[in-house]
Amino acid sequence: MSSNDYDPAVEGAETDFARKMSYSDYLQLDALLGAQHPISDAHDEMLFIIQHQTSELWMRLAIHELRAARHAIAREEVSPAMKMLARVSRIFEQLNNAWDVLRTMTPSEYTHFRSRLGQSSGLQSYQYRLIEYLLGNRNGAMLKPHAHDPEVTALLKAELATPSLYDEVLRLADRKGLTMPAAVLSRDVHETHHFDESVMQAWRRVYEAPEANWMLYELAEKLVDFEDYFRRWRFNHVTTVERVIGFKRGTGGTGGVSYLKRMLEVELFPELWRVRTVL
Ligand code: HEM
Ligand SMILES: N[C@@H](CC(=O)c1ccccc1NC=O)C(=O)O
Repeated sequence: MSSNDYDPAVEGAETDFARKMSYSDYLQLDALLGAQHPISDAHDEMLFIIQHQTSELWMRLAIHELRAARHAIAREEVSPAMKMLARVSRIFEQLNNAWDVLRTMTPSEYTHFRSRLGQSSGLQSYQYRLIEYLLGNRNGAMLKPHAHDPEVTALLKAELATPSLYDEVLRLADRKGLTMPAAVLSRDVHETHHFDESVMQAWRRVYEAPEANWMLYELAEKLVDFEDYFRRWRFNHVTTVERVIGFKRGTGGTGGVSYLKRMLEVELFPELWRVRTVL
């Protein structure tokens, strides 16, 4: 240390953490930073691992927020729910920007370690599947890759048995006088909800006169805002995949780009998009 170097200890910064909780202790950095183990000697594998691990961390927070938002909506605590949904949109914006880092990996760099990935694939991300299920995109076939893991299977099955975020929004809207169709309110929540004309007509009343129902209008727009970011995530994914592996089959066994393009057609909140056409 040169004599000009400033020492924060002079103004009282603590330096002895032998018996006190430190930054690393609190954040469990030993576990976090001890979890990057490339299985090839390719330079870019570290980028690939960290990109996925950070995505999983952000997904963890998104799940925390989406569950709390759903709970709040069921309890008619709409303002805190909107704050949480706004945060989930920001999380997805963050995930969208992260593709720019991964895109610096060239196809030849990826080929150096792709074969080492075996049949592992994002298709098996249980947190991603949980987010899709929470939002209402409920394909029971996606449980299959988790059959070997009873805990994850139970987690995903429990989610399939719970009304989705959109189900709770429709129930709230009905209680607030929008009159949603009974068949939709009592639907089998294990399935995906598809476009329903009466639901759209109910939303139409809100969208034609937002000032008469700001609360529902703002809540609906928070959902649209979020789905907008989610669509961009799907689009960035498929574009990055095409850029890196072209039209090769995925390690998970799907057609690759063809499968991911199909997923671009998913509509989480169909009536909130279609209502625009009738305004
Ligand atoms: C070079 C980078 C990447 C490539 C080449 C790639 C490729 C693919 C392919 C081909 C699939 C289709 C399933 C299969 O057959 O394997 C897929 C699915 C998936 N990937 Fe990636 N991926 C990349 C990066 C990422 C990243 C950074 C994430 C973030 C967590 C991610 C998450 C997912 C998820 C969640 C799915 C399932 C999507 C769904 O079922 O709708 N991928 N990926
Ligand atoms: N499905 C990718 C492999 C892949 O991307 C991947 C493999 C292991 C862990 C995470 C992955 N990321 C997203 O699918 C491929 O076909 O190259």
